[in-house]
Amino acid sequence: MDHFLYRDGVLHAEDVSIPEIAAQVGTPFYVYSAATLKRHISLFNEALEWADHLVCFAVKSNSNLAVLKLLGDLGAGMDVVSGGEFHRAIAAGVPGERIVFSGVGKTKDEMRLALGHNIRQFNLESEPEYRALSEVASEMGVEAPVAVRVNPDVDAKTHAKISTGKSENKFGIPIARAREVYAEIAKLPGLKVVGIDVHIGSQLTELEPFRLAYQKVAELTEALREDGHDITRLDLGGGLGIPYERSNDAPPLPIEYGQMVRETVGHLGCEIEIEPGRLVSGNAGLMVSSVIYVKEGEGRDFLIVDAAMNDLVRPAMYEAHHDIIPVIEAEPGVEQRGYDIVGPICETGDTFAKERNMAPLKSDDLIAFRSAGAYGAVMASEYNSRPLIPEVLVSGEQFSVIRARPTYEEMLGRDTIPEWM
Ligand SMILES: Cc1ncc(COP(=O)(O)O)c(C=O)c1O
Ligand SMILES: N[C@@H](CCCC[NH3+])C(=O)O
Repeated sequence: MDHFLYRDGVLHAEDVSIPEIAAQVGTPFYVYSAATLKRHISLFNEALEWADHLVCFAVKSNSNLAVLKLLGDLGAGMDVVSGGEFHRAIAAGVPGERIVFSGVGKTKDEMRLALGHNIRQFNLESEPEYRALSEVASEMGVEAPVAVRVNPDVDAKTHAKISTGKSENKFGIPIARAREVYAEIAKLPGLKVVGIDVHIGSQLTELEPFRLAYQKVAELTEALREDGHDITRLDLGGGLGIPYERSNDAPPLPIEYGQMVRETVGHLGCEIEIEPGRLVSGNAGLMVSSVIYVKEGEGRDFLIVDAAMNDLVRPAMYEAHHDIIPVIEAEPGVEQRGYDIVGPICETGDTFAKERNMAPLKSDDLIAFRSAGAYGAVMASEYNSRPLIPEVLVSGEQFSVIRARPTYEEMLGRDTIPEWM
């Protein structure tokens, strides 16, 4: 459930009408609902109520400072994958003790940064990486809390570009080698084993792949404990999918996921960490755009809108579906037309949807892309020198711009023409 509903025929974000925001900030823009974000964090907290747990929001899905602060103030931890995300989590007021650092290529500078803030845990992904961390922590005279990300060789049954738990993927250490690796880590100075980490992919729409992976992690926990390691924490990653198409069957709910976690690893008495991104932020956001032109094509009409693939790249990159709805609700019974919905960028891939049925639209009409709160703004670029679009946060009747649209002067001001030219 989200908080974007029609009221008197006009789409609202909580109690604020979308046209009101559009009038103030101009289109296109992203808008997030504070109530939806809060609700999603509490769904996960309820699902894991039976365990000592920490929900670490995957900052990569939405890294706006105001969003991070809102979630951090609710007690959420953060899962970061770069120095930049780490700085954002700290700037949003989240203490290092609630931050986990994931990713296959952490640099020594990033390790120093995180160790300087008493990071909760590094999720390590390779031999050279844990040797580097051992060196950095020893130089700093501290102990780095670590988990090894194991690759369970499980098919997540999701899009190939976002599946991470098969042996051919670049992620983690093969689970069959984990005992050997933990034995080596235990001998290295500056590292303290706290747990095991696993993350098999994103936008999973079934529980079975998770179940298979977590069963393997449970077996490994017992084996590592026999080997004398103190495994007190399991980081089970993120990846639970969201219903991008309202008409399709919904993916499992957090409560069902929590029950499956209990069944697979509950008996081990470990603290449970999870790293959801999409399920927390995805349906908490819309991207709003206006129609520039309706162009009649051969056998189809094009809806040329002012948002483009640089603002929301998921359809171009993964053939992803986003529901697209009119901001002014269509009159009941009105005959729909099939539109190709495209942006102004000079690439055929700048297409959001093909033959999408909508009530007839005209220039200046507003449309909204649903499920755009995750992997939307964070993946945007300035391709075609288009300014990054603003982000707005709504809470009840209030709304604020939480990232402003840069002016053309600001964009130009970042480049330098050398004096010798
Ligand atoms: C290590 C890690 N944790 C968490 C996530 C968040 O995934 P999702 O947004 O699908 O919940 C990802 C992305 O797939 C990831 O790579
Ligand atoms: N960017 C991807 C998700 C990647 C998840 C990365 N861990 C998407 O939009 O679906």
